[in-house]
Amino acid sequence: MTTTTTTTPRSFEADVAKLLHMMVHSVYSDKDVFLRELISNAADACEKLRYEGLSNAALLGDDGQPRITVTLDAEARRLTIEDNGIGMSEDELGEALGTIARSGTKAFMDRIAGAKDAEGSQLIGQFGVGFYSAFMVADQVEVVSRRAGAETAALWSSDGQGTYTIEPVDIAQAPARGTRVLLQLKDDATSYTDAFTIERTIKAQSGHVPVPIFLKDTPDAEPKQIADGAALWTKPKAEISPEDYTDFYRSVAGQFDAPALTLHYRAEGMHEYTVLAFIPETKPFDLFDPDRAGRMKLYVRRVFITDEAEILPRYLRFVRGLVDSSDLPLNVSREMIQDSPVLAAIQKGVSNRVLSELDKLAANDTERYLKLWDTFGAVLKEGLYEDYARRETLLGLARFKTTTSNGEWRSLKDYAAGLKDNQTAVYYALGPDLDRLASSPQLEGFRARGIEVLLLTDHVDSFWAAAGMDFDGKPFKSVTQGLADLSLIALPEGTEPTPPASETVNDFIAFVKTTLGDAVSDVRVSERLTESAVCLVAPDTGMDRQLEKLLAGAGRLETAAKPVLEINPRHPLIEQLGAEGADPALREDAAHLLFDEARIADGELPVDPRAFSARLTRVLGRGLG
Ligand SMILES: Nc1ncnc2c1ncn2[C@@H]1O[C@H](COP(=O)(O)OP(=O)(O)OP(=O)(O)O)[C@@H](O)[C@H]1O
Repeated sequence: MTTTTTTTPRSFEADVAKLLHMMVHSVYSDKDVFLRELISNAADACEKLRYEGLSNAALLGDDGQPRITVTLDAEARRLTIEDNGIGMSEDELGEALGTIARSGTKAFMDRIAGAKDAEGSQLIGQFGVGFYSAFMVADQVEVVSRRAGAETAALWSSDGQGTYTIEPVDIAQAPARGTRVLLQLKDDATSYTDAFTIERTIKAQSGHVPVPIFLKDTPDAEPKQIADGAALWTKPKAEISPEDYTDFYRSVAGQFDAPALTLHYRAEGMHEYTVLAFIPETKPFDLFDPDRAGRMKLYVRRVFITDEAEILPRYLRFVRGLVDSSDLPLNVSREMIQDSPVLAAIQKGVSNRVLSELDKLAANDTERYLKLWDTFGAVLKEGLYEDYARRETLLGLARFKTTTSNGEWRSLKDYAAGLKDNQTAVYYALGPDLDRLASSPQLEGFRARGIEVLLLTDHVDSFWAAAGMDFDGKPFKSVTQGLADLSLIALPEGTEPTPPASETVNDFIAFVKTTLGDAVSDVRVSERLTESAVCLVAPDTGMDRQLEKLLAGAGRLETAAKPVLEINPRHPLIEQLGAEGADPALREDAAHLLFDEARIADGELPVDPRAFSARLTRVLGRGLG
């Protein structure tokens, strides 16, 4: 160990300091994961070298065999993980270990800061804690690295308390190439110098990384190979156990759950490639991060090329795994790859296969499929407006809660089977949550006729539902948009049809329209209300009100369309207000109050809160007096 202390300490970036604090003080019990993280970094470094070595064989020198060596020193309470991968220069050390480059990390940290203890440790578990997890078990960490081809080496050192140092070291003290991470273990982490524990942990967590792993019981012991580095995806399926898949999934996805769906196949024909892909059981922490791209890795004949090839469309970004192509040239550059027709064929093939596997699961194991839909449905639905060509397939995969489903999921095929005579549209209601939606007045007329309405509560629903698509020739139509067209659909047998509005009520409606003036685009008799007195809907040509609110909230809409106020002419309150001799002053207050009531039912504020409370006070006063 080197012990120069003259170098000026540098401070960690604020977020690293926060992450470290969290790591050190976390109640996170599964500390073993640090080993997986460090081995995964070592394997990545070996894969990067393998790739750079393709165009610059000199980097490999006379040591072409990638390898990770874990050395135990119980006496000194030290654990060392060394690789002969790409290594880091002094500058790279500073950039990599002192900052956080990973996208979404900041959002993750905010979430974790607001989470309760138990929930927090679960989040850390999902996050994949990276290099800094070393500080869960070590009170001093040193990283000595020598970049492939370089004649210099550097040492990074920190106690994880807020600062670190970086200094040059004599190359004799560094690995000939690659990185050595040395952990001075904490008092309560000495079990990590126990050969049995380490071997078992590595086999369980990292047994399938594509680089062989060796273990040295003591610094002077002979290295013993404990993992062969054979790429799991190249083995025949019959030789792979579910545990092997789970272990591999965890190392490739950086998640701690189990895969909900595993896809392992070899495509043959025009293009040959192997796919090993997983759909996780739980949501990755950054699923909705706008920067989050897919993380499928691309290999060419077992050489890792890139994880930025965007093999799957964005709406399948939760799928983790890899594709290993036999056709792409090994010397293909990362920049060129995006334009390759072979990659285009792979993208198409793998995307179609993922969707067809989902379809199969939906048909054969509904329970598992619905769980998966519950977790990732909101992301899959992005495909409805992003991937026109696969829209039909995606509509087939989509599941919905509806007004008649009692909390169960329904497919559009189920919906179509329950269409009423003369029903010309697939009706939906958009809103922030199921409870609010289920009680919205706009649904009353649909309910009275037993017409099923899809209840859409995901952010993405506002966009695809308004994209003008149809299912089985029936357009999607919002229940808050335009006329409800309900009169052609029969009421259930035994229900008396409601008589048309009386003349006096029609007069009152005309009065409300004059009173409200420009605040609304129309006031009219409602077909959709059966219980409530009033509701607001969008004009016939207008945008759904929820979508409009969303866009206006995001500053993407200059002026919102004026709503239409619909009035239930059969409601006793309306009948009384319409009756001959009703107090004109009361009618005027009522016109405004009814409009405000409809706004409130939609989750909005009254037009003018002060005027609203003055009117309410007046009306209540009249009631008492
Ligand atoms: N053994 C190593 N050899 C070379 N570079 C390394 C090594 N270990 C870490 N690094 C560098 O440090 C960076 C930070 O590592 P860290 O584990 O914190 O995050 P990551 O590996 O980028 O992300 P993730 O944990 O999601 O894989 C890596 O991206 C890499 O550039």
